[in-house]
Amino acid sequence: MASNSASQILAITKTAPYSKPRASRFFQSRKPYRNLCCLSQKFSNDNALFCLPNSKSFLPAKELEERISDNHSPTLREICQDHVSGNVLRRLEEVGYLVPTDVQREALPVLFSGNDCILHAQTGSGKTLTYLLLIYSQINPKKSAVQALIVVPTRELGMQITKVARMLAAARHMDPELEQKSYTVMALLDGGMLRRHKSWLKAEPPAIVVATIGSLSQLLEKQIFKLDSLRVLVVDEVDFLFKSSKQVSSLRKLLTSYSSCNNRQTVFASASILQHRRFIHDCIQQKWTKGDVVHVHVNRIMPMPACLYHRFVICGRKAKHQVLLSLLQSNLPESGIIFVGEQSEKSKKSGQAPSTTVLIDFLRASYEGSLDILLLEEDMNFNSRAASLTDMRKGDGYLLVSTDIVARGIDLPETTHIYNFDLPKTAIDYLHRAGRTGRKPFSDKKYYVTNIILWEERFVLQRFENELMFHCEELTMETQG
Ligand SMILES: Nc1ncnc2c1ncn2[C@@H]1O[C@H](COP(=O)(O)OP(=O)(O)OP(=O)(O)O)[C@@H](O)[C@H]1O
Repeated sequence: MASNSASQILAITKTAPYSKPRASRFFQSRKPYRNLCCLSQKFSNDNALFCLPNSKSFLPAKELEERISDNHSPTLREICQDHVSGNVLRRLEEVGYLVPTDVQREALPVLFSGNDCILHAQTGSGKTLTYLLLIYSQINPKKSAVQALIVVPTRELGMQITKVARMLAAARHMDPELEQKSYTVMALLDGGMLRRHKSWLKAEPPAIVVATIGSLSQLLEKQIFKLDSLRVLVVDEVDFLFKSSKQVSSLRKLLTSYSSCNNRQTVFASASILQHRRFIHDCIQQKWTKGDVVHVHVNRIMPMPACLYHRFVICGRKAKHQVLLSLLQSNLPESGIIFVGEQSEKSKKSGQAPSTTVLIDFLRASYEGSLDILLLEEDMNFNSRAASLTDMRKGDGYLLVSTDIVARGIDLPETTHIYNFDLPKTAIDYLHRAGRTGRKPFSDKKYYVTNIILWEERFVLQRFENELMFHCEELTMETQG
């Protein structure tokens, strides 16, 4: 069996079948099945049941073995072929998307059957492609109207999603009639030129719009942008947008006043949906989605990717810069992101330099490695922010110093190391920062998240470990590696 399909096999034991040694032999002998996992530690009684993904039936181990050897995990083409045009499928394959990730395999059939959906899966698991494939299954390139809208929290994430959507839209058509009419994708993002967007929307509305809520609301209020033909509405990083006091009221209006859940398919995506039962209840009650919305929750027992290794170093406040430098020298990241806390209002008022600036100056003076040192933070203008991201995507290797502005959704697959120079405020923020690495779905590589903490912050990190169910190993300066 191909290793790709093997890696997606999941086994769940409710209670275990064998004696403990026999059970561990069973798992060990199936090392190639990387995701074969056991949810029970009680290997002493005789009731083990296993199941394969997308299967509701639990099987005894022996039968599972037979099914494993017969199991053929469908390719992306097989999942999509009755729904997505051949041109888009060819484009998918050209760029190397052949095997579906877990969330794609589980969610696409649900989405193609017309259900509203909450996509709840780990960072880096391929949620973007999942909802884009739904969009490409629904829109008609011959129709001149906005048919799909993707709402995002930041300009940077919007630019990234626009690029992936355009990459799929660049499919060469076999049908000469359609060759003339390609899918058009508009980025309607904060900091963009709204006047130009207005003319574009009037002259020839694009099929897909990727928007931040601020810019979108301005055009909706002026009735320049109408959602009469909307078929798919996606809200990415939905928990973040609902939590943002600046954006939540516009989001609610979009979901219920400017369009109705009965006339569109609604998809909410995030790696973190706290109290998801409550959220689903609200979705239905508030009519953000239809009543039969499906919660596709992948890897529910493991909120963060298994390829991430978490570590911490305890040091004094004044030693943090030096500790970071020696970590960089010994870890030799291919590329890394260093997260720094946002500057407080008090520190701004007292005229202190932001921690990001202090750290950048320190690294530029002291770091002797080959990586480019870059900065990305809220206070920079949009052009400089875009330039930093472009520099990172050049592929030369970077050390990015940033605040949480890049913590959500940004996909920089070359990042091998994350450093929390300052701890994030919440476990959810930790999950998203950590998730900026480990973004190659079928890679066997290890990725590292290292926290540089003060002694008194150890209990905060411990709380994150408990909430997110991971283990953080202590590094002493001698054991760094
Ligand atoms: N089927 C696939 N095969 C190979 N690579 C894939 C596949 N699907 C997605 N990817 C790659 O996986 C990476 C992560 O995908 P994506 O950005 O959609 O993650 P995400 O689930 O939205 O993560 P986050 O929650 O952090 O936003 C991207 O680099 C993407 O190109």
